[in-house]
Amino acid sequence: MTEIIDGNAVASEIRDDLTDAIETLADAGSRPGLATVLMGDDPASQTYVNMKQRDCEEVGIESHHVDVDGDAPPEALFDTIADLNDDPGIHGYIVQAPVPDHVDYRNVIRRVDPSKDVDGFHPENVGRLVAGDARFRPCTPHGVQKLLESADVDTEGKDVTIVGRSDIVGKPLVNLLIQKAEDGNATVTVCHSRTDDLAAKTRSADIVVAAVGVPELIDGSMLEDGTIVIDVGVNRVDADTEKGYELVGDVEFESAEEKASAITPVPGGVGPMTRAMLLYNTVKAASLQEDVAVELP
Ligand SMILES: Nc1nc(=O)c2c([nH]1)NC[C@@H]1CN(c3ccc(C(=O)N[C@@H](CCC(=O)O)C(=O)O)cc3)C=[N+]21
Repeated sequence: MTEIIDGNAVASEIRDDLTDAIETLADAGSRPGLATVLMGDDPASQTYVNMKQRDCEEVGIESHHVDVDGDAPPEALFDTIADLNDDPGIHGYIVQAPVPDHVDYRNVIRRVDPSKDVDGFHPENVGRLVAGDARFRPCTPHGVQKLLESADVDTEGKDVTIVGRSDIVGKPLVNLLIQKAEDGNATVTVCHSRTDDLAAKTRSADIVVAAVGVPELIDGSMLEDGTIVIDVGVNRVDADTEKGYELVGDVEFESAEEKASAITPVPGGVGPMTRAMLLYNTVKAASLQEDVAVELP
């Protein structure tokens, strides 16, 4: 039987555990604060921002949101960032990607105070992660690690094929999985759009992580029996539904499920974990800034 890894359930457990840490902070007189910043009106981003606000309410994190006009000059966003850096009630914040074309996202990330960078995207935090001294693990890769742990998958000595080399998923996940650590010690192959014979790489893997943003790129014919499949893709594709779209992963679920020993669904797999690990980083940021020790899940 193929195990369907329930990201909603694992994320809910993590939120429960975080509630205890948040109580510890409250006893010491502080409440973690998270802000989201959205420049423009990307509809998917608006959905995520709303979900993040609901998550914060559930666990007792104070949530703030700042909208920046999509046509404003980059400086409008930089000013918002400077304000958030200066605000002691904001322990962490994220600038939702993508930003409009006239704004360089790298230039945005560099301005975020690294101690409030709960996405883990600032060059200082990227460097620390690569050096094996992470402050904030990027939320999606950290969520993938927690999902593997929840399914009792030991990564030590395993062959992992990651499909996708993005700065927010593929690259940090390689670095986490190759580390000398209980949730690392894997042998990792990274594939991308120029990879020759992708199917050979996915077939030789014990664990496949699909994070390319191409709907249903990976199908069952590309997998050996018993593979563990983690689908990071959350692609909106046009469909005859109430919303006019449906969410589809980077994996063709039906055919992959026949081969996999365990697989994450979309929705309800990695997505909720990304949000749970954002709360985790926010609690960690508050704990560091307020100098209050907490136990993290
Ligand atoms: N600075 C920044 N940080 C991010 O972490 C970031 C970002 N920008 N830009 C966009 C991507 C994407 N992302 C998702 C988060 C939650 C779900 C999620 O909760 N998905 C639900 C369903 C969502 C729905 O119903 O639309 C699920 O898969 O079950 C998906 C995708 C965070 N991202």
